[in-house]
Amino acid sequence: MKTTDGTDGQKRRAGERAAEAVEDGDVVGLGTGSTAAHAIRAIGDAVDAGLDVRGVPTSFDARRLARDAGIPLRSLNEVDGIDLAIDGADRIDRDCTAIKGGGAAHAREKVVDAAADRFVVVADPSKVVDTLSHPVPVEVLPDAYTAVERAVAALDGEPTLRRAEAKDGPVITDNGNLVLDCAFGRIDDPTGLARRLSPVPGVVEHGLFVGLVDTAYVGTDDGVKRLE
Ligand SMILES: O=C(CO)[C@H](O)[C@H](O)COP(=O)(O)O
Repeated sequence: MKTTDGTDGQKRRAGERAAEAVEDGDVVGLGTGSTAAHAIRAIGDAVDAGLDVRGVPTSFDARRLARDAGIPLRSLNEVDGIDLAIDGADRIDRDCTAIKGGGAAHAREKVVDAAADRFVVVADPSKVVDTLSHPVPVEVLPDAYTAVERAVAALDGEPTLRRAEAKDGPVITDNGNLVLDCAFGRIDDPTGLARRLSPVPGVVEHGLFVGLVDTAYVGTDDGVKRLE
C-alpha cells in the first residue's frame, strides 16, 4: 500500500531497513544526515529492546543523536574494526559510487565507512542517478583553500567556498576545516577524478566514495529497493 508520508517516509523506510541488518555484538558505523538519523533511532530502539552493539559516530551530530538514543559509543581508535556502517548519500549511481558531504562530515564518514566490513548507504529515490554530476564537497585546510581552489580549477572544476547559514562566514567542519563544493559537470570517470583530487596538498578528504559502498537501500513510498 502506498503511503503519503513523502520524502521523510522514504528516508525512514531506508534507515529502518538498514538498521534491521545490525546483529548482536556488532560494532556499527553511524552516519550523518536525516536518513542515517532514522537508522540511528531504530538502532536505539533495538538497544532498548536488548540488542548489544557499540556505535562509532561519524560526526558531532551523529554522536549526539546516538547518545540520546541510548547507543553505547566508541571512537574509531577504540575498536578493532567495524562490522557494518550505515550512512546517507547526496547522490549515488547504479554502480554504487556515491557523492557525500552535504553535511560537511564526509572526511570522518569516509574513514568510518571505509573501515567497515560492510557499508550500506540509505537514501531516498531523489539521490539515485544514472551519472554523477552533483558538486563534490572537498574538505580543505583553512590555510590552503585558495591553493586548492586553483588546483580544482586546473582539473576543470568550479570551486565554491561553502558558506554557513546561521553564521557569517564559511562552514567550519567538525575537524576545524573549510569545504569547497566543486562542480565538475557530468562526472564520467569518478575513479579518475578521485585519484586526482586526493593528492592535492591541503585536501583533507573529498566526497567521492568510489568502491566503498556494498549495498544501497533506497526507500520508496511502499517499500525499499536495493542497489548492489
Ligand atoms: O554525506 C552526508 C553528510 O556529510 C549525508 O549523509 C548526506 O548529505 C545525505 O544527507 P540526508 O540523508 O539528510 O539527505
